[in-house]
Amino acid sequence: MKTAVIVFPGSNCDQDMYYAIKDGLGEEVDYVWHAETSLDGYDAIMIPGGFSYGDYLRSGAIARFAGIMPAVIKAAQEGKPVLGVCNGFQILLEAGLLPGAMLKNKHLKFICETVNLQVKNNGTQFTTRYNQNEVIRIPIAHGEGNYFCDDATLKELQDNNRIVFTYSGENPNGSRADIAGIINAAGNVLGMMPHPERAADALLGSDDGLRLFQSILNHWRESTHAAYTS
Ligand SMILES: NC(=O)CC[C@H](N)C(=O)O
Repeated sequence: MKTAVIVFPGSNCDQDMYYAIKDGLGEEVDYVWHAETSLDGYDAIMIPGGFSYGDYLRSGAIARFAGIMPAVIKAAQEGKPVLGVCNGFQILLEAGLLPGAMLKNKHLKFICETVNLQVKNNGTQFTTRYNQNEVIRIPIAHGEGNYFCDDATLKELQDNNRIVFTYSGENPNGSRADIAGIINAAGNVLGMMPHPERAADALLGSDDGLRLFQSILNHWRESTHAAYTS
């Protein structure tokens, strides 16, 4: 599986993401600069956390106009896995690949801590290595993680099992329905505020995040194997 990690001016979790794939999975991975225009040849696209363009206007609001974004949208439409973590999730929202918007955290403070997350849907290609309703430990680090959507969108997310992760116990940022991560209707674009790449090795305090990357790889192997044998 060949993965692209998109790098914007201000990204700061790109190296963590790169090493989760390179060392955690042992798979091929490249950094792709935001000014590039093609993602041909990549099997998976990851948009890492950080402060793209300094979070000016709103987090992700400028990044969504970057040269690489039409290629990200094309990859999503082609059904490739697209993962947006933290600022990556914010960019996916601004780009319209996922519904809703981010507000400032309820206490208006940047929060950096490890939280309990509940896996609400282990049937996605990103979560098969988890048990349904399993509680995992993953770090968060954000100022704008208070996910908001209108009632109709929330119902649509709930009715179609598109809420993949929720905060378990205390909700740190005030997000609607405790949402920490959602997936698109097609099931190949996941946005999440917590950082699985920062929990990809037990030495970091938790390796609960590694199983997310393993799930993606597993799904890719199964789908490419199916393509060879059909
Ligand atoms: N770690 C990150 O990706 C930071 C996210 C974002 N820019 C915020 O503070 O809300």
